[in-house]
Amino acid sequence: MIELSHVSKRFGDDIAINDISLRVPKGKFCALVGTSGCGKSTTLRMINRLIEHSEGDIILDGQAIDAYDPVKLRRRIGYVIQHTGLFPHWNVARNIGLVPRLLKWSAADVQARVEELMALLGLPVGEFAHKYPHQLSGGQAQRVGVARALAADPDIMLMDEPFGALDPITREKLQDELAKLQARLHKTVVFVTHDMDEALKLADHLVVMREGRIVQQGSPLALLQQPADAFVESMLGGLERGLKQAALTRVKDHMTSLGPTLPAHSRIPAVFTLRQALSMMLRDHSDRLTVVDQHDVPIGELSLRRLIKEAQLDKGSAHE
Ligand SMILES: Nc1ncnc2c1ncn2[C@@H]1O[C@H](COP(=O)(O)OP(=O)(O)OP(=O)(O)O)[C@@H](O)[C@H]1O
Repeated sequence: MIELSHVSKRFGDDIAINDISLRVPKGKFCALVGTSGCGKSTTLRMINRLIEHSEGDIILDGQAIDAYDPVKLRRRIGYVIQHTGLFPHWNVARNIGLVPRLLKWSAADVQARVEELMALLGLPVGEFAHKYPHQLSGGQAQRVGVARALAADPDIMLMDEPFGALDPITREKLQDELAKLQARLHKTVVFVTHDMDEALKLADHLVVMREGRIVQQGSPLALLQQPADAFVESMLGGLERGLKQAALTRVKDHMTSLGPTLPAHSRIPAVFTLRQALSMMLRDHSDRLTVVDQHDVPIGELSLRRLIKEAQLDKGSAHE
């Protein structure tokens, strides 16, 4: 668990972080979002002591970070940055094995771990182990960066705009892969991004920052349902907020029981989202869908009217 309690950071007379408090339970994914210069990266770097905080407490697994040796602390925390930070004159395998080697693992253990991680990140050993960073695409290099951060199996991962420099398609693919990886590995993650859609897709806990302060934090759905002010609402996409909310809400949570009328022609699995339901209704020109379970057996229905109400698509934006 990571806990920040009334933390501030001053650079000379300037206050970059102003009294923030934040808790990331073990195994949860926290995204920090906000406009440029609001203090996201500083917050991240205070957690691994690349930057020392000025006031307040930062606690990792019950112990204040000041009590840890900074070098040892950084070795137990994975850190991924936008431009990978790979050593250009080291090949992929050597880059990934960096921290285990620093921790004095045996050569055989390092090699086994490197191969395991390359498989996990979709980098075939035969093809990539001996390549150098300049021979990789942006997406491949970023995968190597993630593999390197995971190498010593840290509980905590800090990720600073890891996909910021990638094209939209590669970026989406890596987001999906990260979501799958997280579902398997359950790391405690703090993830910095400019991209609200990326944050909504990945985070359990969303933190919106502005000028060194936290303006609002909570689950993505809670923020979409009730943004604290016009700034948070504009960060969440204003008029598109309803659609984003629909993308986080499952059909099964809003279907009604099967009515006496004949089931609707179009069927949707209960685990699909309300946004997918809306797309299906538009595609099929229908205002009603039959909801089916994993065996394609009808278990309920969803009407357009209900979908609009549940996703609050009828509310528009209070601040626009
Ligand atoms: N080493 C430093 N010395 C002085 N000021 C700094 C230093 N590092 C950051 N700052 C200032 O602290 C504030 C927060 O910067 P930070 O990099 O944390 O913002 P950010 O939200 O990550 O921005 P971006 O999204 O543009 O990367 C900025 O005003 C920045 O100029």
